[in-house]
Amino acid sequence: MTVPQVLTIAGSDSGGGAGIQADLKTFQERGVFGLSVLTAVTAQNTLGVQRVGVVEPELLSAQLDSIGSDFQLAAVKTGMLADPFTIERVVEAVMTYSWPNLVVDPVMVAKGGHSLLEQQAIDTLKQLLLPHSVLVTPNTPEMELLTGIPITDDSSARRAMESLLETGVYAVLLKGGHRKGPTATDLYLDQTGKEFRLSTPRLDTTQTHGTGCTFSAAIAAELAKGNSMERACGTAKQFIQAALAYPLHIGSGHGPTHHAAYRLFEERKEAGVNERTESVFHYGHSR
Ligand SMILES: Nc1ncnc2c1ncn2[C@@H]1O[C@H](COP(=O)(O)OP(=O)(O)O)[C@@H](O)[C@H]1O
Ligand SMILES: Cc1ncc(COP(=O)(O)OP(=O)(O)O)c(N)n1
Repeated sequence: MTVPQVLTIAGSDSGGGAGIQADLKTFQERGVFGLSVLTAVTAQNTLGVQRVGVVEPELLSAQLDSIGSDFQLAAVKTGMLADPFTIERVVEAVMTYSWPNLVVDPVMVAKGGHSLLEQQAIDTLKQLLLPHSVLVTPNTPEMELLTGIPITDDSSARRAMESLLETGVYAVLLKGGHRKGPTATDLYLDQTGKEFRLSTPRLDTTQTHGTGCTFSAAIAAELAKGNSMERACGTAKQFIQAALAYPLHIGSGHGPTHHAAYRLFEERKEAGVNERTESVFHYGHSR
């Protein structure tokens, strides 16, 4: 039996809800074999980030080369990349090993406000890494930093997406978690002019730690299995909705999402329990 091998290049979250830990849990849930390259170690919990240590350059390079010299990757996702050197080394590895299906989650700031990417690394990310990606998945503040365009409504969101594509990015999925309104709507646009929107009811929850990591990891896993971009994003949207709708209430702050929730739903559905009629699952997908 062969299983798609998927690499996450990201930081460790000791709290287990974001970063490498969220990615590997998501990969396991979506039936792909997860590999990891650590860029940084964070001392972090549901209350915030207490400390960050970046992995030294030689050790970062050694991890990338260990993966590149042995595994046949079907997809790669990046999360916390910390600084310009880390980004440069990741780009070298992507080119040396011709890694396919690169999904870039341009992680910049944790929800509690702690910086996870040096300010001067934003240009390096744009110029060197994004052109190699099949998809970049910014949240609203990240999109504003990448483009300099304030996002206040759908038309400014559209302008920002077009502006990012003009820099050579192939496709962007602008996440709607930070916007207001009754739905959490994510907008997709690519160089071919293809566009779609993914929409679910906005859940009133504080248990949102690691949503972006989990979502982009699910997209990478679905691409690795050979699904189209549209289908991969659609499945990932339903995966994160389930993970948000049935939280575990771990820790005393912004708790992690529930990575097993989508699978547990599918299993209960197969057993004849039809909970997906619940309003939290009114998933909308339009073009
Ligand atoms: N309260 C919410 N209810 C439903 N979906 C949400 C909610 N918050 C975020 N999402 C969804 O989770 C995914 C991650 O988005 P977001 O939270 O914006 O990313 P990040 O963690 O990078 O800030 C997106 O699909 C977004 O629409
Ligand atoms: C190690 C690490 N990587 C990434 C993040 C940010 O994750 P995200 O999914 O954006 O979730 P929040 O931090 O916004 O809850 C992180 N916190 N730690």
